[in-house]
Amino acid sequence: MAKGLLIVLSGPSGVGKGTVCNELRVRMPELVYSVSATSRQPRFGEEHGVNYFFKSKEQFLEMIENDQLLEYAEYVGNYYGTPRDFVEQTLEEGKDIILEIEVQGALKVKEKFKEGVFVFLLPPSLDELKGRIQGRGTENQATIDHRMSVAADEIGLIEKYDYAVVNDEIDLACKRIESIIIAEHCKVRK
Ligand SMILES: Nc1ncnc2c1ncn2[C@@H]1O[C@H](COP(=O)(O)OP(=O)(O)OP(=O)(O)O)[C@@H](O)[C@H]1O
Ligand SMILES: Nc1nc2c(ncn2[C@@H]2O[C@H](COP(=O)(O)O)[C@@H](O)[C@H]2O)c(=O)[nH]1
Repeated sequence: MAKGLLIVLSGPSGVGKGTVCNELRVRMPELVYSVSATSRQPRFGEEHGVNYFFKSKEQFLEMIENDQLLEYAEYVGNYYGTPRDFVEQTLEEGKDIILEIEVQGALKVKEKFKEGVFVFLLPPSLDELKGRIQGRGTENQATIDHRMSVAADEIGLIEKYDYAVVNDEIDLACKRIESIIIAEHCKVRK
């Protein structure tokens, strides 16, 4: 059986990765979503095992030690990582899986999965990006400033990706990503 596609959706904080993924869940119910582990505190309404596997810093370091993560990164003061077994098992079953992760982690995945599909989600502008993080109302000003301070460097790494999708409008951004996935399935693999 052919393996599934590994799709990595990445981009700066607040660009709309989570929003786009939630919409893709509705449009592409066959697509599997990887749930990450993190050492950050849950936000109001977030559930363990649904949004993230919430871990203490010690538990996270243990996962690294035990080689349970496909990739991990320290981002703005917290650890984030992708549980390895779930991704590998899903691909073996011939199902497509999407990872919603930041840039350092995405580049680590690229080293291991050259055949992966790497999509960078762009904001229409940096002002709009800041407005979106602020509008979400989940971060304090210091964290927003920190996240914005790394955003320009993250965008600077766009050339390492296969596709750039502007999230100007959710419906359009989702259509672009759906089209990429369909096209990747039609690709002649050498
Ligand atoms: N196309 C869009 N137009 C306007 N607002 C948007 C759009 N996409 C997302 N948003 C809004 O921007 C905010 C940030 O979106 P979201 O949480 O999905 O970003 P994210 O990239 O997943 O962020 P993080 O990396 O911090 O988890 C949310 O309030 C969301 O409703
Ligand atoms: N390298 C990884 N980055 C991840 C993972 N899961 C999420 N993320 C990214 O972290 C930032 C911050 O997320 P937030 O939920 O605190 O706003 C964001 O860019 C996520 O996409 C992961 O497993 N590995």
